[in-house]
Formats: sequence, structure tokens, C-alpha cells
Amino acid sequence: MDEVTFAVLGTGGIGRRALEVSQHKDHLTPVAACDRHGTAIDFDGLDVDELLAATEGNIDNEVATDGGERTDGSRSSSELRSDGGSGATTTESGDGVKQHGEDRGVVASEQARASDDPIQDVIDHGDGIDAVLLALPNYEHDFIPRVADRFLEGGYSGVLIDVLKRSRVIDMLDERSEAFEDAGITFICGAGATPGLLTGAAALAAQSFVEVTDVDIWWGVGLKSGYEDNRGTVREDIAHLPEYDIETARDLSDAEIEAIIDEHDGVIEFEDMEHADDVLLERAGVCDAEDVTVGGILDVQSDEKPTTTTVRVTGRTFDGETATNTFQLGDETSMEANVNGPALGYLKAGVRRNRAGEYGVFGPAELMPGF
Ligand SMILES: NC(=O)c1ccc[n+]([C@@H]2O[C@H](COP(=O)([O-])OP(=O)(O)OC[C@H]3O[C@@H](n4cnc5c(N)ncnc54)[C@H](O)[C@@H]3O)[C@@H](O)[C@H]2O)c1
Repeated sequence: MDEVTFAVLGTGGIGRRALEVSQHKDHLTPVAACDRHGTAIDFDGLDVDELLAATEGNIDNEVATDGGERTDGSRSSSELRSDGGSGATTTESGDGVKQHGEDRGVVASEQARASDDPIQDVIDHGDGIDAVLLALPNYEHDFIPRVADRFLEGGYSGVLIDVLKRSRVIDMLDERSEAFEDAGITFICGAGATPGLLTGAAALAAQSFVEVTDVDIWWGVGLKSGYEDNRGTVREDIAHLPEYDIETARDLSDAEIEAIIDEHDGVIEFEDMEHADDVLLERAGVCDAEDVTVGGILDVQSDEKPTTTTVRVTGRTFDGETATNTFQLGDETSMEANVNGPALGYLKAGVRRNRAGEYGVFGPAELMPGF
């Protein structure tokens, strides 16, 4: 495969690790990275080690995206708080998270410069970027579709890939399918761990069957040492608890999040999550969305997984047997490894499609053997 240049939008918990993992994959050159505060662009290839060292302990994962409006037309209190919250002094908060004031986030790297519109900076350099990984938050369901619209408006043609989780966002991207096709964009959606790696595994496990009756995805994540870096993901997971939704979780203060974690003794169990594995398996023809269930356990007090991540695919074979094919992840694999390895692997698969002239919206199951 020829060299692939790529950009990462969002250098939070996931985006930083995507840059790191890319150093271990063939043919990938990171040429741009941005967060809400600034942009680093270098077509000779970013110095990932410098960028990671500069942003260590200095990650921007505040509750803000682009200041988009809520459904009631107002802006959230946390957005208002975070917009004005970049103090100029270096402080160390009680829980040990360093914040470097105006240099918070990617602008702490000497390769980056502050920007009022970092995503536009990347769009403006889109001609030299084969693929863009959207490691952005999902606090507003339409944020990633809106970012995609901006790439369309900016005349981008290449690969866009996200690691979003929510089922309903896939439909919003599908509505843009024709526009992506006209623009020459190959959009890979839901390509992290779940959805992503586990969706692809389910599609592969389904190949033994002529009819799939159930797909059961059960994940375990131990996040003690990664907790500080992955507060964005933890907040989004809390939105899946029955008492919360994406709006209420977005408005929780950090102290309220800590209180929820304490109430659960650091171990939170999730059932019937709205994870896009369901619609992604349906659109690949594997099974109906309603036959897919996703749940899991998050432990922020231990790095050991509280349960083994398992995908069970039950179906009927052509010769009349009923069976369950099971796929498990090694307990030692971290969330960061299971999101970013697959995301970059799917990114490369997307670039192959794009170079072959295949445009539109694809999910991880569609990049596996057909059903
Ligand atoms: N599919 C999976 O398996 C999986 C697993 C974990 C996380 N995720 C998803 O990955 C996403 C990222 O998670 P995270 O933990 O890295 O979040 P995070 O909050 O740590 O990071 C988000 C980043 O986006 C940046 N950002 C926000 N608005 C921006 C804007 N307008 N312009 C430029 N940058 C902007 C922030 O500055 C920050 O750097 C989340 O949506 C999460 O749900 C998916």
C-alpha cells in the first residue's frame, strides 16, 4: 500500500493514542492534529513523541464541542463555563491533573498554533490528507454529521472515519450518503472497539450461519491508569445509565461524575446500551438491529478488566444445526489498544476503497466478508 497521510480531529483520550498507535502501523503518516484550542500541521509528518510529551497531563476533554445549540436553543452551563475557563496560570488540581492555562491541549506542543477554528484549518489543508479520523466527543448527536458537512462544503475528497457509539448517528450519516458519493468521500462510521472491532468480529462469526438469531456483545474495561485521560468517554458512558441521557450527562460537573462513580464503588454496569453495533450489523445484512444487545462493565479503580469482552453470535447453519460462535478479547488488551488499532486498520481499509473509487457510507461489518 502507498503511504497514507492522515489527520486526527480531537487530541483527547482517544486521539492522542491514535497518534501513538499509528507509529506502530505501516504506511501511516500523521500530518495534522487538532483539538478545540489549536492545530498542528506538518506534511513531513508530525513529531508524535514531542506532541504526546507536550500534551501529557494536559489534555483538553472539557464538555464542549463547537458551541452548537442544544435542542432548546440555549447553550449548556458547562459549555459556557468551559469557554471562559482557560486560566492563564499553570495549576495542578487536587486530583493531579495538570492544566497549563492558555497552553492547555494541543497548543502545548511546539508544532501547534492556537486557532479560532481548528477544524477549518484541517479542511483548508485537505488536499494533502488522505484520511481524517474524527476522535471527537458525541455530546450532541449531530456534531459528527455537522463536521462531515463542513468537509463536504470545503470540497474535501478522501476518507472520513469516526469511532462514534450511538446508533442514531448512523442514520444521520446515511442521509448524507449521496453527497459523500458526489464528493468522492468514503465515510467509515463506528470504527472503534464497540462499535468497530466487535461489530466486525460479529460479522465474521456470522459467516458459519445462514440465519443469525442473536448477537450478544459484552465488554469489560479496566481504566484505573487511563481514567484521567478518558474522562470524556466515562462521561459519555454515564449517559447510558437509565437515570441519565446525553443532555443530563453533559451538564454534570466533574464532582457529580465522581459522586456517581463513588455510588457504584468505582464499578459501573451497563445494560441495553444504544451502541451502533445493532444498526451496523443490520445494514450489512447480518441480522435485525433488534437481535443485537450490548452491555458491559466499566471499572475505574482497577486496570484489570472486570469481565472478559465477549461477542456471542447465535445462528442456524445451512445443515440445520443451531450454534453459538464466540469471540473473546484477551483480558490484557486495553481500551486504547482495542479502539485505536481497529480505527487505524479500518482507516487503511477506507483508503483502499477510496482509491478504488468506492464512495459513500460504510460500517465496520461491511468491510468484512459479506453475509
Ligand atoms: N467506539 C468505541 O469503542 C469508543 C471507545 C471509546 C471512546 N469512543 C468515542 O471517542 C470519542 C472521543 O473520546 P475521548 O475520550 O477522546 O474524548 P475527549 O473528551 O478526551 O476528547 C475530545 C477531543 O475533541 C476535541 N474537540 C471538541 N470539540 C472540538 C472542536 N469543535 N474542534 C476541534 N476539536 C474539538 C477536544 O478538544 C478534545 O481534544 C467519544 O465520542 C467517545 O464516545 C469510542
